[in-house]
Amino acid sequence: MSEILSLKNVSFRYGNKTVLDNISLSVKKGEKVVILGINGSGKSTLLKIINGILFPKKGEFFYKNEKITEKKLKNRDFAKKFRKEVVLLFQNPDSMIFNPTVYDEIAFSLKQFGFENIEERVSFWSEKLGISHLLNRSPFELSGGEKQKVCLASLLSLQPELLLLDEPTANLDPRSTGWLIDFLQDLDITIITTTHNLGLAPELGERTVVLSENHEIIYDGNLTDFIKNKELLEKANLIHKHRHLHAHIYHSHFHFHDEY
Ligand SMILES: Nc1ncnc2c1ncn2[C@@H]1O[C@H](COP(=O)(O)OP(=O)(O)OP(=O)(O)O)[C@@H](O)[C@H]1O
Repeated sequence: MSEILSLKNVSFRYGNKTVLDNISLSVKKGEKVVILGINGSGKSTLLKIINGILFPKKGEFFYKNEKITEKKLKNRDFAKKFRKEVVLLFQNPDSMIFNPTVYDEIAFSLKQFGFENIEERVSFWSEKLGISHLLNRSPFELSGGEKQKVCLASLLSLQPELLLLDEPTANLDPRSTGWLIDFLQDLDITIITTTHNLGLAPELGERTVVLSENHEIIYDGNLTDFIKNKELLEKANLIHKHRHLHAHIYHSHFHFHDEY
């Protein structure tokens, strides 16, 4: 498999606060990678760099062997190709919707990128995501999970090569979470998903990249092995000890932060 992207010694700061420290990562075409890390470890920032919204303060980001810089994305033709191929589902779907109807929402990016047969494409993707019945509704009135499906339909209708998902199950109930997991498994594209949910991670990909509280990669490899490594789990703060009352006696043991 050929490499689709790589980051070489990438660091990022907001002001003087470092949120990514010397990150090196290479992803092959077709891989499904899970980025695991607690709140504030830098997961969203990492996706925004890969999406060409933020740029490394140090180090380099390459997409298909091309170095991505602010200057390169000012080239309209290059930006159009890159923005069509690399798409990001934001953690908060509200920041992505702005059209009067769900139909317009999905059609908008298709028009922007010069696709033909827009009606057919909207119909195909809304059906695939189970939102055909919502096409005439205002996207602002929908539930969090419905909004997320609308955003996903408008991104996938572009037939991207790299799908970036920022905590995609945060708004979903268990049934929709299960649905999304199956749906993603059937998509034949490269997917990078962030989560802090250790219970969910194995469903989202076999390879996991773990960010520590210090914003460094502390693990990159097979998820099953990572989950068995208590020392690393503690280092990433993905398990914690807290007290429970069992039969009137307090005792403490390790827990995953959350399960689904
Ligand atoms: N625009 C910004 N300006 C200043 N600081 C920011 C900005 N965006 C994020 N941060 C800070 O950078 C750090 C990393 O944020 P980021 O959103 O990348 O983490 P995360 O791992 O995705 O967290 P979460 O799981 O809570 O979404 C956090 O401490 C956050 O407060």
